[in-house]
Amino acid sequence: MKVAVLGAAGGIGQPLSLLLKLNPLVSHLSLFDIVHTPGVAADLSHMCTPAHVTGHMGTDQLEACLSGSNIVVIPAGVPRKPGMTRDDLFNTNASIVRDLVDACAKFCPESMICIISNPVNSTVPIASEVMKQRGVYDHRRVFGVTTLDVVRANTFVAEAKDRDVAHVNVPVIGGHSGETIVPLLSQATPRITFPREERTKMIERIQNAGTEVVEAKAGAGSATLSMAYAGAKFTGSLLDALNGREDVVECTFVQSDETECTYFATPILLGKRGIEQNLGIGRLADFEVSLLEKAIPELQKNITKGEEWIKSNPPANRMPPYFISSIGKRGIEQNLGIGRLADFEVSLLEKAIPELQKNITKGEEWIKSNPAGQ
Ligand SMILES: NC(=O)C1=CN([C@@H]2O[C@H](COP(=O)(O)OP(=O)(O)OC[C@H]3O[C@@H](n4cnc5c(N)ncnc54)[C@H](O)[C@@H]3O)[C@@H](O)[C@H]2O)C=CC1
Ligand SMILES: O=C([O-])CC(=O)C(=O)O
Repeated sequence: MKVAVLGAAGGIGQPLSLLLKLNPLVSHLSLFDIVHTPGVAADLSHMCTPAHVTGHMGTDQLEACLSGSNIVVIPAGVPRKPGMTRDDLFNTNASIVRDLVDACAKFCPESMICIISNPVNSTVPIASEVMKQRGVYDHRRVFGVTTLDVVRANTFVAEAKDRDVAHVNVPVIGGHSGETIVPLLSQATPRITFPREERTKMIERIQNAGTEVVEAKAGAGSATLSMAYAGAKFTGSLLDALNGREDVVECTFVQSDETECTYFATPILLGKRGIEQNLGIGRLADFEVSLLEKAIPELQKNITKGEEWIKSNPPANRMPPYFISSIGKRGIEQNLGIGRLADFEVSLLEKAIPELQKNITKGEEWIKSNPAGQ
């Protein structure tokens, strides 16, 4: 399978690409960034694992990077510095995600799209809206990667209870920032209980773990290595599911009907078409109901922010149909052209043109032999 990484030369992109190069299900690892990709690709290509590696740099190489991709993973964009929230990244990362997903809509509209770029609570709705605007949206194929929250919850709980982390699983639902991250300790397997105060501390640590890393890195970025691990874990699960495994479950932030929030992370059964089944929230303990009540309004605010932004900032060259020509005092002021078309729109156009020209010619021929005033 072909896996593309967009933002492949970055702090997450490089170790993520390294881990994907180790996955035997990857036959082609296609790396894109606006800088340094040829070097990263040359370096990784010397590893004696099956994946063929190609490097692509600059937007004119997006087509080569993306065409035929089964999965696209997007860790492109700026990371936090101490004192920033994930939402502070919105202004820079929203347009990066919009443009990269727009390229996916054009060059690999059927691929699975996995968004790592923050703020995930807003960038995932932006990705979906771009796919909708291009007419190629399928909610089963757009994922926000929240695996790191589960990875952290498993690690912290296993450490606290002296368990083998390989056998600990803590679902984490909701979104991916602060209080929108809702760890479900009551659903941990094996069953684990905490005294109330310890439980509160554990939940807060999981919710603030990203900030813990941002502060420890003291200005040099946010989690990259653990995120690469989490990103490779999620992509690996998706690869397994695409390859026919029928028992693959990951918590991931997707379009959802589980709560009032239009996107929400829950355990998802993955399959050949992407989301096979949303396994839902399950039974919550009372303290988790309160966490959820706090999470929902903030999460929906983040989602709506992304959806509103993309309405007024659509991908380049997309004119709403009523702008096909701008009408000025002299009538047509300027023909604004067709703009960039999705592949299915090119086919529509190919069908339309001969029929339309036939109708035009019919009028022109008729008036030649039936001129006015005779
Ligand atoms: N979902 C999650 O759990 C996590 C998300 N993140 C987010 O991942 C993103 C990336 O983080 P890092 O890798 O640490 O940042 P970084 O700055 O080290 O790397 C980002 C890469 O994106 C590239 N890039 C920028 N604009 C691009 C474009 N238009 N097309 C392609 N590539 C482009 C840059 O050249 C750079 O190589 C950040 O937004 C960060 O907040 C980070 C950790 C966890
Ligand atoms: O905290 C950040 O900015 C990066 C991130 O999403 C995480 O580590 O969970």
